[in-house]
Amino acid sequence: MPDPTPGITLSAATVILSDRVVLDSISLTLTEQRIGILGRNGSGKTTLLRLIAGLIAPQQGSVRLDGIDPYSDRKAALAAIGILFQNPDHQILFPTVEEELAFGLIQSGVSQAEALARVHQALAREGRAHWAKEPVSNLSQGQRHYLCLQAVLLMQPRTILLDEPLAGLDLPTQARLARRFADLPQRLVTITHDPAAVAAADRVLWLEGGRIAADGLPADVLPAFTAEMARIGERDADADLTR
Ligand SMILES: Nc1ncnc2c1ncn2[C@@H]1O[C@H](COP(=O)(O)OP(=O)(O)OP(=O)(O)O)[C@@H](O)[C@H]1O
Repeated sequence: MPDPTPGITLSAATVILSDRVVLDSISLTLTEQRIGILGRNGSGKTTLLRLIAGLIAPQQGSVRLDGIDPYSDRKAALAAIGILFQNPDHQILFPTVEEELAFGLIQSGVSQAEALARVHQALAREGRAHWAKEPVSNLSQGQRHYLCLQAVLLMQPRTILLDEPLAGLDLPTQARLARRFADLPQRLVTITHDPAAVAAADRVLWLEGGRIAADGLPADVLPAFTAEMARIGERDADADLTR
């Protein structure tokens, strides 16, 4: 029976990859609309995102997404959650824009004709009806990112996971996408190494070595994170000099 409380719950969730504890007994309840997961390279952010999305299962503990187990109940998980990966080329499967956008809908049981109709409506709403037959390979990186966002939105998930959503995009594209994200009614979970990307979040979790190092408002977590990253950077620089 699904838990009527919407949100993401991890109970002592541990992920071990190749004999290595990558996430160490994490317990969390996330109910805020804008959640940031912040950490440096290798801290476990992508693994946490994959765990929440049900792409991997914890070796110990449990994960619940709006009351369902996202790993074992894939159909419910696909309706509940969408992921925008950092690299759109890891997400795009089809040669044309309309095929790419229709795929998720068709997978979820919508007829091909209905899926294409919804795709064309969505493109028209975005002022991009002319994109329908366009080869995806003709789109820039920023446009492919935007295409992937449209593909996620067409599925109308309640939660969207964003993996470094603005990395590698030019400043106008970053500003446009940030505005789009801010306007979305969905719960957004953003993973990033960049404190600025989660400055407006309702809650920020700082992940370090597969554990939650801090959890709170951006005003409390971000200065501590930034200071610690500067301290680590200085230490590494000193180590280089003494080599
Ligand atoms: N399949 C795997 N087998 C073994 N170790 C892994 C595997 N996948 C990830 N790891 C390790 O788990 C740790 C966390 O990786 P993860 O990709 O979750 O970090 P991240 O915070 O997303 O890093 P980045 O910011 O660099 O993308 C890293 O030390 C990584 O080497």
